Amino acid sequence: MELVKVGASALNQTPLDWHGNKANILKAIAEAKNQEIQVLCLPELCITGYGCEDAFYSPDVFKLSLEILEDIVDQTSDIVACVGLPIWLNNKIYNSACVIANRQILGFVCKQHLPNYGLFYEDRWFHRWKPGQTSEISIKGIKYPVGDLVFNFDNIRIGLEICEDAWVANRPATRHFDKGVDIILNPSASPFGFHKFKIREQLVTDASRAFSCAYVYTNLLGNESGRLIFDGDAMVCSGGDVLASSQRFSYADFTLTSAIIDIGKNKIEQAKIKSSLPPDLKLIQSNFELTFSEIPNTSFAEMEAFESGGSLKEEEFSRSVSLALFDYLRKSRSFGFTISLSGGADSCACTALCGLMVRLGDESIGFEAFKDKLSYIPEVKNTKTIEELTEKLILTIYQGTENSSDDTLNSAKNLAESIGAQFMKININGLVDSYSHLIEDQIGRKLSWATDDLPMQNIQARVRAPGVWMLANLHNHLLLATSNRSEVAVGYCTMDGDTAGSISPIAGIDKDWLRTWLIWLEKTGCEVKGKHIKIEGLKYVNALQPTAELRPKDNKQTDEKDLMPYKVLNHIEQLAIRDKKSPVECFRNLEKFYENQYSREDLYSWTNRFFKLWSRNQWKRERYAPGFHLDTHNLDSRSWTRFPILSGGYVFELEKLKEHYEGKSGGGKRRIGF
Ligand SMILES: Nc1ncnc2c1ncn2[C@@H]1O[C@H](COP(=O)(O)OP(=O)(O)OC[C@H]2O[C@@H]([n+]3cccc(C(=O)O)c3)[C@H](O)[C@@H]2O)[C@@H](O)[C@H]1O
Ligand SMILES: Nc1ncnc2c1ncn2[C@@H]1O[C@H](COP(=O)(O)OP(=O)(O)OP(=O)(O)O)[C@@H](O)[C@H]1O
Ligand SMILES: NC(=O)CC[C@H](N)C(=O)O
Repeated sequence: MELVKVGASALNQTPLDWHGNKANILKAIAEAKNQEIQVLCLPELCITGYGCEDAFYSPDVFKLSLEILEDIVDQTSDIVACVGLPIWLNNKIYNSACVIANRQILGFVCKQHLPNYGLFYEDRWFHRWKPGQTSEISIKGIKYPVGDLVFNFDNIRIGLEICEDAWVANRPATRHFDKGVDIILNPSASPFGFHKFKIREQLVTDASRAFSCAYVYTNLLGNESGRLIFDGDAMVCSGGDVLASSQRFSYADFTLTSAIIDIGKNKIEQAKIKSSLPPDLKLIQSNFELTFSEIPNTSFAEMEAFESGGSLKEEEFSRSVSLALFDYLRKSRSFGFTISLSGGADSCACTALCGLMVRLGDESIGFEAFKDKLSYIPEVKNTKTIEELTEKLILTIYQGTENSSDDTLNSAKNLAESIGAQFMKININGLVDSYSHLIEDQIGRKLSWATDDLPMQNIQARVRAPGVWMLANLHNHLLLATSNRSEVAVGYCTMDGDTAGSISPIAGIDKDWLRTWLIWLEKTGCEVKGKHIKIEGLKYVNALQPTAELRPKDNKQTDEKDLMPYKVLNHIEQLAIRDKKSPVECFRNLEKFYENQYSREDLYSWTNRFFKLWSRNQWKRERYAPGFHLDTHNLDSRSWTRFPILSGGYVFELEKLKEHYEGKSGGGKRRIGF
């Protein structure tokens, strides 16, 4: 039996953090050797980091990568390791993975399929390697093979697919199969998206079954460069079975997942499937002998409890965003988070996510290790309980006006207390009045709600910004902006007011779902080791109706009255932005979907409103603080949905919608169609 122990290590890397990235790689290799792993797969571009952006063009980045590689090679005695880094060849840059065996570089495999959709821009920096081609790269006078390579270790063959390579129809694995490859390594940088781990598992198990091989897949871990979150998904599959899979969303620097694979068994399966060996079977030979294990693998991977407990999206949201916040905090060397806490759903959600960060971090790596990672923050070291630590890290402030209610104050205070965050309370009426009087003096008249509705709303939102920024500055905190995705879509926010902040943790999640999540977090909570982490202080916000509380109380302002029902808003956003439907197509779809629920008139006016607000507010989307990518489509203007800042504003399209609407409501035939 040819039993080989293989491993996949997920690493929490940071672009251009040479010391940190090298340290994590070396820790993973040392632990793999400690566990007698023979072949170790490390993530895509893990030496530089995946998100280096245009720094990939810097020749120095290439030089430093090779320096780090040299140090890594030194530490690979008795192991095969695959390490991702960019390489320059003939003034072209390739996204590559270096295969090292027992302190010898065997070659550099280059990525063949570059993702350039959604949030990916790899075509901007890298060249695609042509299937079947090989070349040479000279490093310090020594030539190494580079390109589409397969490595041979005494008749055990190892091939690679680099992330996207595995997601396309014409994947390298089909050619690896023809070359009798036994182990495919996949170094990935696959950003988190809700439920995406299931797709990855399918890709990997399918490949291991179809190509009768072992497949070792690994991903990055944590918030690498600001917007993208990596869940640390790593797995070992063989012959269609998942033998081992990682714990996702770990707060550790690295995780290591391993299993013993039966190469002999897979070879027999390969022999049963007829395929032709390519005539030019060039393999990169290594004289390193893999050590075989004695004991075969007997167990299979199971889903983690939080994955199978029936609340997958809620769990993934809680874990991904709280880990992203933690990494953002420590990687930006900030001392904590400040939140302007209104007691409404958005700011309560942001506060709750910070609270979860401490609790989930403690569960993941333990209280002392969690504090250790924040040891640069004064006073953190001396904290003894989760509550004491939370108090140091999270500062909230309620900033009431005459339009604020006791309900929201009560909600804010109770939530802060329930997680142990610091709570402050000020009244900003005086500030609003001062500004209003100064401007009234200049314009020579009184401001009134009848004539000056928007300016009077916005000044309240704006005067909240300087104070909360001041607190953030005083404490070296990050200020959280609380806008949610539904507001982002229609610009329902005051620029330089409630948009103030340095990260927008919930900008990727819609308001409707956010409210169900808040109820879930109050009543059910995250599953960890058989218990649930709930935040019961959310019960007050869960009893409230979302409102901006900017107009006088007797106006009974609600977001949905100002805009439209959040469910409908999300629906239109999906149709218009994700699916690129015209206003008429959107309206027709809504008519069918909400036939017995909303009037045609309402649906018409909401469709109109959405398109007008969407196009008018692109500039706002360009100015939001960075948010996290949570699903497979997103409104982020920089890394995802591009839209012109100045545009025709859908005037022509909305005229056609009007004709369509009027034609139908008049009982006549539909005049316009697409
Ligand atoms: N294409 C463009 N490029 C650059 N700037 C552009 C622009 N078009 C307009 N502008 C500028 O935008 C300004 C208007 O934007 P802005 O001042 O932000 O205000 P605006 O979008 O007019 O109003 C804010 C809206 O957000 C709502 N709100 C505010 C605060 C909190 C909440 C809540 O949910 O709690 C809701 C509020 O009820 C109101 O409907 C204009 O004065 C103009 O200068
Ligand atoms: N009274 C307040 N005290 C402190 N911050 C406030 C207050 N009112 C508004 N804000 C800030 O402005 C943001 C925008 O208000 P918005 O109403 O959109 O959010 P919310 O109040 O958190 O949630 P909801 O819309 O569900 O009521 C808040 O999230 C908060 O950061
Ligand atoms: N880095 C990559 O090639 C990632 C692309 C891949 N489709 C993913 O999302 O996982």
